[in-house]
Amino acid sequence: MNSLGSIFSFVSKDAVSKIQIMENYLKGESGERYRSLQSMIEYELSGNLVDLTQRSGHPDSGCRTLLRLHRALRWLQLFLEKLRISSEDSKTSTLCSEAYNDSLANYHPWIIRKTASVAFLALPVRNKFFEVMNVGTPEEVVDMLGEALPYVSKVYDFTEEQYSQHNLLNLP
Ligand SMILES: CCCCCCCC/C=C\CCCCCCCC(=O)N[C@@H](COP(=O)(O)O)[C@H](O)/C=C/CCCCCCCCCCCCC
Repeated sequence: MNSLGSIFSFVSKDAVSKIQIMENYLKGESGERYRSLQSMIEYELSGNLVDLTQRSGHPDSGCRTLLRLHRALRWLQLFLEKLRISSEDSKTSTLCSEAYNDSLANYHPWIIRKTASVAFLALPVRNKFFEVMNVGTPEEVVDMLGEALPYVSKVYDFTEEQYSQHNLLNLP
């Protein structure tokens, strides 16, 4: 993300800070409880460590923080699939924007959506973008995406199911 230019730093900063929150839980005294999604959910719910209706006592619970990353993973899944099936003259900015509008945008306020839509315009064209990914030729990138996406889907679907079962998909 950082190699795409400073305009994307507002995105990477948020993602990094959320990953940091999760890493701190893992390194903390209850770290064992954060080793799996199921044990984290069980631990936080049974200990009343999750703000369920509004952010108050536990504004950065693991459940809430991971939910934001889970929603971002849906964007990534849609975007990478669009890239995988795109043609050489496809516009990366359009693919990214469509993926965003079908996922994360539903959870973001107007000002973030606007900023994101401007940032997308700065994305390089498809083959330049593939170069930034540093995987190899465009054909090799497409092959890699084909291999990676089933794993992304597996993680996304599993998390979605766990959150849905515990009614956690709308944490504030
Ligand atoms: C394989 C190569 C392809 C490149 C992929 C790069 C991998 C990047 C992975 C993830 C990046 C997206 C992470 C975005 C996290 C957003 C989490 C979120 O929704 N945060 C908002 C809510 O948080 P709270 O306030 O409730 O704590 C936060 O308000 C938003 C912050 C700003 C980010 C919003 C823009 C999101 C646009 C996502 C598209 C990124 C475009 C990158 C282009 C490659």
